[in-house]
Amino acid sequence: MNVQPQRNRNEMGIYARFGSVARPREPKFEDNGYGSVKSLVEWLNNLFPYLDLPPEATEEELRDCLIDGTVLCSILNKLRPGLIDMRTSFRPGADYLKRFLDAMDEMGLLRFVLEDIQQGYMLPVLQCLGTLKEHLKNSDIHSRRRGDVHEVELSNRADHSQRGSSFNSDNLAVNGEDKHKNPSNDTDQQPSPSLVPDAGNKFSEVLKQGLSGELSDDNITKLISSSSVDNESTHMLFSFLNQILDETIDKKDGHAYHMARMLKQVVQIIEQRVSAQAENLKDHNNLCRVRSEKYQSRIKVLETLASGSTEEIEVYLLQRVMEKTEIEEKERLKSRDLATLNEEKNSLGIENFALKRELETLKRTHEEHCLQIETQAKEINQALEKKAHDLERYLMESKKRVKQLESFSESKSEGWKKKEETFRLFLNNHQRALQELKIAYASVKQEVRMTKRRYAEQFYGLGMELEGVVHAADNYHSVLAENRKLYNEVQDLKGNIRVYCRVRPFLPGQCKNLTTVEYIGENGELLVSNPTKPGKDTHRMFKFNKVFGQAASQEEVFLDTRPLIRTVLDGFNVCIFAYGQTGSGKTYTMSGPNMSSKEEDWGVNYRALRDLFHIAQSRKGSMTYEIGVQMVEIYNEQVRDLLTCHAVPDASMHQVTSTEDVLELMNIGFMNRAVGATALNERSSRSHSILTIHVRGVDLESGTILRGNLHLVDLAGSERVDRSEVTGERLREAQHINKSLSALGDVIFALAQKSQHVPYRNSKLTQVLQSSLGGQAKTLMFVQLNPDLDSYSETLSTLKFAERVSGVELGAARSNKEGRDIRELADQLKSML
Ligand SMILES: Nc1ncnc2c1ncn2[C@@H]1O[C@H](COP(=O)(O)OP(=O)(O)OP(=O)(O)O)[C@@H](O)[C@H]1O
Repeated sequence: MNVQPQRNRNEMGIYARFGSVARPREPKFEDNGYGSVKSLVEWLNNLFPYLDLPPEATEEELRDCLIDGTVLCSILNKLRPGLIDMRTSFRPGADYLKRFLDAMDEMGLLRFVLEDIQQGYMLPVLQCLGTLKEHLKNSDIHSRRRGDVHEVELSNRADHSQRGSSFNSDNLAVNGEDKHKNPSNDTDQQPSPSLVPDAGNKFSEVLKQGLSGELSDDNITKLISSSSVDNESTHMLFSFLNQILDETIDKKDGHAYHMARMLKQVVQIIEQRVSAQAENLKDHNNLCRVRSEKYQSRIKVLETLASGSTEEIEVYLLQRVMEKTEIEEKERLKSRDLATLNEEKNSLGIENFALKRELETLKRTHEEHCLQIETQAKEINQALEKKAHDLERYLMESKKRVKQLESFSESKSEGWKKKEETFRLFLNNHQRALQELKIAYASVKQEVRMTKRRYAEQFYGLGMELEGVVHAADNYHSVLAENRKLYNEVQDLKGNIRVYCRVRPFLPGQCKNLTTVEYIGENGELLVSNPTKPGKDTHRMFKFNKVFGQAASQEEVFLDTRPLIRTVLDGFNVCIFAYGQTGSGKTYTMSGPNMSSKEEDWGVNYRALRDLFHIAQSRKGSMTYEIGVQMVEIYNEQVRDLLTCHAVPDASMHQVTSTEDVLELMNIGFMNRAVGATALNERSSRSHSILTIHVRGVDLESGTILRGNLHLVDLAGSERVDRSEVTGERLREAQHINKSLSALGDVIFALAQKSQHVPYRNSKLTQVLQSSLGGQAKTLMFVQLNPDLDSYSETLSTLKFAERVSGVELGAARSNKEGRDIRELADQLKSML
């Protein structure tokens, strides 16, 4: 079955269709047989000899000749020269064919569609060729007629040659038919230039010229009547009409204008209706053509059958059967292919299913992924929004802060400005003040210089005066020393017991503010008072040979003792004892703070012995000395030899030759000394310790023997029993101590009163010291004081005792010298007895 390809509306064109149907004298391709093709081939060979088509050319060969469109376009150019520009870049083939078909539409001629020739459906092509053949034939007739008219015009119009020469002879268009119809007009009418153009443009030219007013109305009428309106396509005719109407409207010429507008509307409506009719006719035409093709093939078959013999019919039928068989075979193959295709389809279906599933899985995964991404995107978005929000807030806060800072800095800068102003004023004031000060300074400087000079003069005068005072002071001191020396000598001469008072410094932990010692004078005055009981009666002044204050060093104390000690080497007996309450510093003064004390802390006994050795050494040339040491302790009225650690009636004598010997012995002695604790002093000794140094000197020249001894006594504490708050053994100790001290006092006072009986035997102490108390001995007592307020009453009683002792005159001391004569006499007396 021949399927008519769907025709493109553009390819068809409405006027082409209208033209192909509406034209009553449309040449009809009546003969579709082989012979018709032959006539067309012949025509084409005549038209284009170079084609050289075989006279018996088939439709297929003809198709091959026409398929590139060149021949068809050339035919049209023959019909209307220059209609299709074949020099342009259109490619032969579909492009040329399309141009050809468009041109056919423009001309309103019957044509085929592109698919007809491309698919070998040649009937419409052959009909189209037939139409063209007819038109070209008519055109040739017109051309020949135009050629005649042209010759007449050339002979009649002198100026026509110029105009005519400007046109190609092919372009000359004179409607020969019209000329024949109106022969009278050819001679009496002025030939118009609008007659010159070819037939296709003539009518439009006539209209143009008519509208421009170049031609008279008669000429226009003539030309219109002679123009070939028949040859114009419907499209052209409508376009002419519209042009005329447009130009009439443009002129706006009263009645004509309105009429033209009305006509234009009418024309538009007619145009639309014609278009619609053309569409209907086209469909109808197609239908007719299909039917005609069908009938023609049937006719052909019937003709063949009618004209053929039985054999031919059989052949035909056989052919038909074969064709049918072939068709069936084809259908069988087709069904087999179909089965295969179905199988493939099934497998493809499975595959497709699998792919679909995969696709769905992928889709799901993709969707999940998308969802995840969306969720993430949302989260990120939220986070970003939050961040943006935070940032905005931060920005706002920052702005606020910046504003605050700005206002703060403004207020600050204002403050600074004010301060600057104040400071500037202050600076100015200061500068002024400075200036004034400078001036004042200069005057003060001057004054100071003068004052300085004045002072220098005064200083000089004062210096001079001071020199005199210093001199006087020196004199005073020397006078004072002299006085003391003299006083001591008087004391010596009188045989007075010397009393040195020493005030112990406050110990760590004692309150230094409350002291009982108020004043210490240079001449041995001592003022004591009770600060808790203010009043006249509480002050007591005492006077001794010397008072050492709290700051007095061991050296100072010894310096005043030294002359007395030296007399031992001259044969005098010397007794130095320390008296005072427990803890008042007796041992400190006599021995030092402890046994291993430094040399500067040494007490009187070490220093005395060192001094004796030095002097003995210095007198080596004239005197030889033997020094012996005894050390005893009297404890509970018992004498104990500290150097042998035995209780003996006579203490052992130890010869010493150097200070080191003495130190060694004394250390032994101290180690053996009984020391016990009491409430008042942990180191309180409850015994009297007596270090006795015996000196025997021989004058090398005279042979005189000197004997002297030095008693260094560290008495036990002098406090009252009840103060010691002790009982039992300790009480007995205290009682013995008190008794011995009382005995010492009794001896001293008996000596002072020059009594016949001196009670030496009342105590062991007085017995041991007998040789150094009274008679020819020199005695020194250190009265030790504790400045503490608590010890006020003890201090007072101690001082009272010391005062009484200091008033005791023992008489002038005498040296123990044994002359050689006396000794010889004594030796003789001994030998006589
Ligand atoms: N002049 C002084 N300088 C510094 N310390 C001192 C002085 N006199 C005494 N002391 C100190 O005071 C304390 C008591 O002194 P010390 O033992 O000599 O007293 P005391 O009278 O001998 O006592 P006791 O009767 O118990 O033997 C000691 O610690 C001693 O070192």
